[in-house]
Amino acid sequence: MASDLVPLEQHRAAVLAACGQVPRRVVTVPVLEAHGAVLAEDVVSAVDVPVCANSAMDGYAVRRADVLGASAERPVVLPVTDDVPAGRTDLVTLAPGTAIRIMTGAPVPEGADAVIPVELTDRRTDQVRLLAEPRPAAHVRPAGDDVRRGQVVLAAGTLVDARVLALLVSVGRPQVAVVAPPRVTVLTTGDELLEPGALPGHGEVVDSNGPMLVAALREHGFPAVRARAAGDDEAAFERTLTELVEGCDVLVTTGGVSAGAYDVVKAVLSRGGRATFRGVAMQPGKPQGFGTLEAADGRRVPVLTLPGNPVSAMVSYLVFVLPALRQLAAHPAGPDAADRDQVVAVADDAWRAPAGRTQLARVTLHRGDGGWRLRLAGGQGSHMLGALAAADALAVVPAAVEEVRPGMPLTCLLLHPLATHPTSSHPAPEQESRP
Ligand SMILES: Nc1nc2c(c(=O)[nH]1)N[C@H]1C(S)=C(S)[C@@H](COP(=O)(O)OP(=O)(O)OC[C@H]3O[C@@H](n4cnc5c(N)ncnc54)[C@H](O)[C@@H]3O)O[C@H]1N2
Ligand code: MOO
Repeated sequence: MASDLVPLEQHRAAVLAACGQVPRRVVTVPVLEAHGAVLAEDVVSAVDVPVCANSAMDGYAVRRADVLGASAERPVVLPVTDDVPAGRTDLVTLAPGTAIRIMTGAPVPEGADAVIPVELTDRRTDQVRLLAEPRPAAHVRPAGDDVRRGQVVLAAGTLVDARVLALLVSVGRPQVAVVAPPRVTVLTTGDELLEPGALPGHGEVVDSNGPMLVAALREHGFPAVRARAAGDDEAAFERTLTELVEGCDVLVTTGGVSAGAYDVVKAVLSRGGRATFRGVAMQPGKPQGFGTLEAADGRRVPVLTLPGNPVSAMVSYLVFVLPALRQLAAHPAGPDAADRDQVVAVADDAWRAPAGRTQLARVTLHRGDGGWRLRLAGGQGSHMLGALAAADALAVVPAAVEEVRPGMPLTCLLLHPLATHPTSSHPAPEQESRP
């Protein structure tokens, strides 16, 4: 290994240690805004859920004793005295020897102890023929069946995903305390960059890193915005930094960190030792930097400086930025990628890997007899977004491996959830143009 390069794991540990010194913030937010954040309190239910016994079926609420022995041959006929749709909130009582029509989710009337589904009746609303005897408590969901009042339904440290959000809302929580997810600003640099949507001319490049990283951050549940440096002028860049740290908790930059004459990020942040720049033994993603900036109120804002090559930027995001953010957000999976973010796959292809550097190779995945198999997704140049978009995962080739051979198992960091696996299985859509 080239001796001046720092191993990937060592750099990641240094980034995590630096970010670990920034205190986490706890904020109380309206419940819907908790999505994607980690709970900072145990949540105790103030109510039973369901709050009262309700029906699991559309049908008729009855006293079971009134319907004993009912069958298709010997139906029991009862007068229908009321109609209870879901959403009716007044107290309804069932008199002996009567039935009340009821809908799924509606409160079971006082005095009723079973519901007969509509399919086992003649569906009439004046008097109803009941064609079967219900089991005791048939189709009645008791109060507190799901959640009991006073029960801890969610523990501090739980990630609020779609299911957890549903539970929070169902127990009537208006707001909840969460670890504030770090707000990230993505700052792209380079005089050559055009705004997304522009057609590049000679010497021009469209800013794809900004949209890519903001989208990736949002996919991972972090609020993110994009910013563009005014140019490669150092004084202007310093002013941009001063402005941006006021509105974010983490700053991520791309570009301007290698050996060029105009590498403004490295030049400006090296001053006063605000950031450390080093070569990391990985491919792509060699030039890296990290440090801390201070906001006007004394807040410390971690800054992670990624290389400008688009694939290098994405790889660096996955192996350094995402773990750091998960740590700052107290993500229960911890800073390292959760198991669901990676699979082990066996190589179908052979290729040479760079000596002494961990390679993160763009690969496609498919199911083989023994589990996941992988193939190279295309050209592996750091500028080649085509192979990145075509890939399902980054296969991690350890620094000591110089040649990947068919049959070799490799850990693969997933680039999208396999459940939605879009790259290889979807047919091309019909052409459609929009104005
Ligand atoms: N003499 C050396 N040259 C380079 C070295 C080196 O060690 N010695 N390292 C190379 C490696 S590896 C990488 S990676 C790049 C990193 O360069 P920078 O981080 O300084 O990035 P830039 O020079 O600004 O840009 C590199 C490349 O990426 C394109 N780019 C930049 N920003 C964006 C963006 N927002 N969207 C799309 N594309 C972007 C830019 O146009 C360049 O093509 O340095 C190598 N050079
Ligand atoms: O290591 Mo630089 O990140 O591609 O090509």
